[in-house]
Amino acid sequence: MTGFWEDWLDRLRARRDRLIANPKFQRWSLANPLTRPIARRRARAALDLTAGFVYSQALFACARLKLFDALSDGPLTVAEIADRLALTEDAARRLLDAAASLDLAERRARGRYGLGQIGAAFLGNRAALALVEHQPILYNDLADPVALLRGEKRAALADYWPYSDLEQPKALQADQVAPYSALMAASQPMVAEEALDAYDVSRRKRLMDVGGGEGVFLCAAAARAPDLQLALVDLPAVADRARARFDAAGLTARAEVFGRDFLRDELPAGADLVTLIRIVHDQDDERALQLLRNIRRAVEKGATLLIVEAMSGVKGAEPLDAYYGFYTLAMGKGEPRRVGEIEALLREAGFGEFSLRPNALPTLTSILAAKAV
Ligand SMILES: CC(C)=CCC/C(C)=C/CC/C(C)=C/C=C/C(C)=C/C=C/C=C(C)/C=C/C=C(C)/C=C/C=C(C)/C=C/CC(C)(C)O
Ligand SMILES: C[S@@+](CC[C@H](N)C(=O)[O-])C[C@H]1O[C@@H](n2cnc3c(N)ncnc32)[C@H](O)[C@@H]1O
Repeated sequence: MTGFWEDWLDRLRARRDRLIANPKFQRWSLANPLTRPIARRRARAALDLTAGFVYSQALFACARLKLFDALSDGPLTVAEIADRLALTEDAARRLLDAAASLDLAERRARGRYGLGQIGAAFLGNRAALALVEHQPILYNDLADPVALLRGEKRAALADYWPYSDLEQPKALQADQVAPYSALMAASQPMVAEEALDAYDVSRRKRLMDVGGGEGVFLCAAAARAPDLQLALVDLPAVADRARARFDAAGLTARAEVFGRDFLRDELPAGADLVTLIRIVHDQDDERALQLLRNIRRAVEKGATLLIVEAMSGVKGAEPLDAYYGFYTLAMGKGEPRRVGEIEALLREAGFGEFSLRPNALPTLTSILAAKAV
């Protein structure tokens, strides 16, 4: 678009903004039957933004008190729910009314409460519930978002993800990697299904998952591709957890595990498919490039690299910059990136022929395939 049209559009938007900011226009648009539906939607969006933290805490209370499990066999009375959740009846009713207003629970006949549609979705999604349960660390840090933005406060989330600012991450001990590794393992199945539905791994010989955590993704890939050889790279203390999982899954013979620093150590050769799942957005550009170049050195021309993580600007994933932007700010490293920004890093590292694979839930993850060129 030319500068003239951009300036013209900016002037038009400035008039629109002045109009929307005008309290008289706000009242008028709510009173007018033609504009009322739009005005109500925008007012509702403003309320949701204002109350969002409270909604999240109500959801957290439901998850922590296992409300969805309690309602899984059918509706119960307030007294029954209060008894199961170890709450007074007044407190249980307050929680249930909040949950009902958010579609997490539903009022039923004879004063009982059952699951709401979103509550039912959570009941069937342990991965999402695990993420909900770890949110308090983030929300404590976000109590003063301005201090975080100004760099005046070190967030506790940085200690939860201790690899993010270490020069020697291989020194991390079992107890330091356990909480984040368990969370990633619990939340991985959702992401794995999206990635494996979008990309057929069974056409490949050897899949290397770099920063593969406890190996949940590789276990899911193995189930879809019985002949696929598996390799996992992660820090030594995490690699130990992956070995234990592969042993328990009967995959010891198919899966090689490497306790390495993916930024500073040489990566194992031989993979024709490499995955980076929820990895690149943990790193600043310099380290992301270091990692991608390291992978490029380890693979032959023509090998495929899949970047699997939430990406900004993808249709359907609009609020992502808010969640991952502040999440990675509190972590102390990394940022959500647009597809084009990831492609630019990939190109610099020796990859090309990009294709963004369509997937069902871009709010959760996108899948970008690239070829070593
Ligand atoms: C007839 C039909 C079709 C429907 C009628 C009834 C109906 C509405 C049914 C719905 C059924 C349905 C399809 C339900 C699906 C529910 C799903 C898929 C729910 C998914 C929820 C996912 C959530 C809440 C995900 C949350 C993810 C979060 C918070 C991610 C956090 C990620 C973090 C912290 C990552 C950290 C990694 C790091 C460190 C940044 O690298
Ligand atoms: C956000 S987690 C993602 C784990 C897994 N891919 C998933 O999606 O569940 C990031 C992973 O990268 C690993 N990691 C971080 N820095 C690393 C490094 N320098 N070398 C090897 N692994 C590293 C962490 O131990 C962790 O398992």
